[in-house]
Amino acid sequence: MTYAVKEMFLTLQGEGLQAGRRAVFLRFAGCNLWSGREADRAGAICRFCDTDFVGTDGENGGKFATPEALAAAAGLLWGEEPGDRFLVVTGGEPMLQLDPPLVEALHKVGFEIAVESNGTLPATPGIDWLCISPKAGSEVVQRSGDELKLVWPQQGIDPEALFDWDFRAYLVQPMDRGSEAANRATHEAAIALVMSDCRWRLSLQTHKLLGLK
Ligand SMILES: C[S@@+](CC[C@H](N)C(=O)[O-])C[C@H]1O[C@@H](n2cnc3c(N)ncnc32)[C@H](O)[C@@H]1O
Ligand SMILES: Nc1nc2[nH]cc(C(=O)O)c2c(=O)[nH]1
Ligand code: SF4
Ligand SMILES: [Mg+2]
Repeated sequence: MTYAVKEMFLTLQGEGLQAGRRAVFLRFAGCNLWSGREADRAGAICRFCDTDFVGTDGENGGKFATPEALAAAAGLLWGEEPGDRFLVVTGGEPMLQLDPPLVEALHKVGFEIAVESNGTLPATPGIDWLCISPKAGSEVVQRSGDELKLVWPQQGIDPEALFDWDFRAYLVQPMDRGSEAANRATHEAAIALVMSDCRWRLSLQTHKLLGLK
């Protein structure tokens, strides 16, 4: 299989329980819940996406013909730092492309593999840290994992019902609406959810606060 990669870069994991860790990000091109074109956003299933995942033209992006070639490129980005290698696979929707041979190749070059997925496709076996972020109007088939990350508020999702699923941690992340004024309301909504039910904990997009990618 040829892998279509939008971009790859070294940064800190900004979100969720792994926030703050040095991480290589592998962002795959393409998503099954939005074309990525602004003209299609209003009619998409997922309408609040903060990410450009169209094409392969980003930093260190491109088409990779083999899992080994992609894993080697990710390994080069980690560099010589001697600690445990940590990779976040995202997109777009990574489960459209992350297949068992790529999981194997990434493990072979020493990466612990974290994945950010919308849960509409079953997770590939072998992932070390699975984050599922459900989207209203989609069918989530992957109902277990390490963390569930609810972007909030989202009409059409009942937060209480998500506790029927099997996650080790439940995080609520304020929806970024693109301006400080609009984000005040989403911050308040997320805080209100945590204060009303202590099974939730707050996830902030710390990379945005720090001006990181
Ligand atoms: C760009 S998505 C890619 C991975 C996958 N398609 C998904 O949706 O989980 C990465 C993470 O960013 C979250 N996200 C996307 N747009 C957001 C926004 N406007 N505000 C807060 N989080 C957002 C997603 O819910 C997901 O947890
Ligand atoms: N620094 C940083 N942390 C992240 N955590 C999840 C992200 C994503 O887009 O999936 C993301 C991202 O885009 N940048
Ligand atoms: S599912 Fe993820 S990548 Fe796809 S449009 Fe929504 S937030 Fe963006
Ligand atoms: Mg992001």
